[in-house]
Amino acid sequence: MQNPAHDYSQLLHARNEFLARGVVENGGVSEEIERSWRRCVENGMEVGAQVRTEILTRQELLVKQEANQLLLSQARPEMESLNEQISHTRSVIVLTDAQGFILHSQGNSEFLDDAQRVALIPGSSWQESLRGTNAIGTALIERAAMMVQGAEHFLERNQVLACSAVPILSARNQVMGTLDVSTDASMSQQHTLALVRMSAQMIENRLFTASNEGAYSLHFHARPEFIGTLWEGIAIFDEHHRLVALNRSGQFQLGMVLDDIDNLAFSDLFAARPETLMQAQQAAKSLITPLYTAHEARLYARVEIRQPVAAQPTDVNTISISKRCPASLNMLNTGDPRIARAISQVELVINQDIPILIEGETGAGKELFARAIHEASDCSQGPWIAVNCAALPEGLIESELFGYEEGAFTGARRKGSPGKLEQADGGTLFLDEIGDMPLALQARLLRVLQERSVTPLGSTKSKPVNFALLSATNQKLREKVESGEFRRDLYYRLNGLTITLPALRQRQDLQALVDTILQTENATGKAIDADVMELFKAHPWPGNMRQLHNVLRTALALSGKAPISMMHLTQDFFDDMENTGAEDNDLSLNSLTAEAIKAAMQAHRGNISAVARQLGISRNTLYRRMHAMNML
Ligand SMILES: Nc1ncnc2c1ncn2[C@@H]1O[C@H](COP(=O)(O)OP(=O)(O)OP(=O)(O)O)[C@@H](O)[C@H]1O
Repeated sequence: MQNPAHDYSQLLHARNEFLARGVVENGGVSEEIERSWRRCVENGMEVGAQVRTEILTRQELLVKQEANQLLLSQARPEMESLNEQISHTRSVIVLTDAQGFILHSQGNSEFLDDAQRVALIPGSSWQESLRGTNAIGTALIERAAMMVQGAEHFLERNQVLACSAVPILSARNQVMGTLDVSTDASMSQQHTLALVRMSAQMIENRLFTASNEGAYSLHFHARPEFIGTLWEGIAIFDEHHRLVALNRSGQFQLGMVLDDIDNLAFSDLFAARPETLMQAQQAAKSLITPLYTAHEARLYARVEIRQPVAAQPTDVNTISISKRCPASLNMLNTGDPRIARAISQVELVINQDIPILIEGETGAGKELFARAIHEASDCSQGPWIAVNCAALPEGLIESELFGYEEGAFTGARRKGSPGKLEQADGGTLFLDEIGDMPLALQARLLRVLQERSVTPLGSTKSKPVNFALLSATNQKLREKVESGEFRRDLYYRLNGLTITLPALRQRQDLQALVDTILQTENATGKAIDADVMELFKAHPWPGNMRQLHNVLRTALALSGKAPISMMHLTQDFFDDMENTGAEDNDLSLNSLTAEAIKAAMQAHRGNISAVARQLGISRNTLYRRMHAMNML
């Protein structure tokens, strides 16, 4: 556990020493903070760096929230009650997933400036690699409770915050996310971490109770009055009395660290037979009965027969949204001629067993387009199985795609598991980022596509499968074929028809896209200043639709009830323009004074295009210049 530096001047001294000489004197900061600072430096982060405002779009957030539904549903009530306890303080309570993305936040954020407020809304990421040392990201890496105050944050811009975060573990000891309380660095932090710890443990206990694993659970404690409270131990067993899961308090009470719970049985832990315990409980008509551990320590326990609940999707590499239809092909036809052409091409080949390859820059809307093709096809009643080929963990790719048989390899679930190809039977298989699939696997995939049957790992029998095939890439697949990085035969199998989605800067339907996004953000009709729309038209949009969605979402959060204006656009939005503004020479820029711009603006009544023309520079440069001179 960390040992927070109580003396702020000592902390500042330690920080200065570290930044100047790369060393931290003994006790200057905790080991966790020092390790984290080192990681930041190794990653090339600079203390004064601005953080890019990476906020998930509403749809991406919904997908994440759906994948973490169990965590969210169990955490919300605890967040409510934590909020009641600390509502008098200026604090924000935050729940993140295992990657540090905020799933839900509540509390009072008025003490923060705009940028910090945005950083604490759902969809923001607090990964350490992005935001430097911080309670959430660092707790996730250290797998430990973290309090990070003021100058312990690596980035200067985060030093206004004091945050306490605790990782939340699943019934199988895996990190599911974090619970965090963030507040003003000047506020007293006494007890905050302890409160967050208690709430996190409550959430873990709820997760245990709600998880659908095992046949029965044993709730135990050395003192009977503690059963049913935060401090109870919970052990879950399967129908063969093998231990499936053990919560933190249970591990503590039994003096164990869980590495491999597969090998433990009820009799390894307790000096009793579970059947006898259940009978005793029934006969005594009392819920709580005495019990001895295998080491003869006396406990009290209650057995609960478990009611299985529906399994929750938790897979981060594959997304399968069964019910929601995010868009239809028609809805995507918002006035751009290239999109209209792509849609009419798709309509000609749909339902004819012709694989479609969708190309386009990152964030151009390939997945949304693919999903719309599925919805328009005869397979729409069947499953939609999306596989992100770039994010599949190496070593698990084969079992993910092809599935495995019972006992195929150590660590495999005993009953075996169908792969994604089999799950897609009768529906659509969407291979996203196909350009990143390793060569060795390409050969196996090709065989499946040719033979339309899969052979799970460890099995000799193949199973027939039938699905519509869509794939997407932001790489030039043909070039990869020429350079030998992608199999030519697989390329032709995937590419019955290639659709190329235009980049956002090439599209002619910007206004319609903005309107659609406002609609999905429940902000239909929200006013946007004309000069913001002008700026949007001139922007290079390297992140395409995803970035536009991001920018609008942030602006909506910042603008409240007011129309969206320049001041609601973030620094990195302007930075993008900076990076593409090399076309104007320095001479014209240097002579460009605020007065000259003001005069031209007056002469042209604020018409940016006309002003830029008069000054002989691009609109991008003009905006950049005005932003630098605080004229926006
Ligand atoms: N036509 C559209 N209208 C509104 N929003 C859109 C549209 N197309 C895409 N988006 C939004 O942009 C985001 C990115 O879209 P999508 O994931 O489909 O892009 P992609 O090309 O598959 O990205 P990547 O290559 O990074 O995987 C999504 O959140 C989506 O909601």
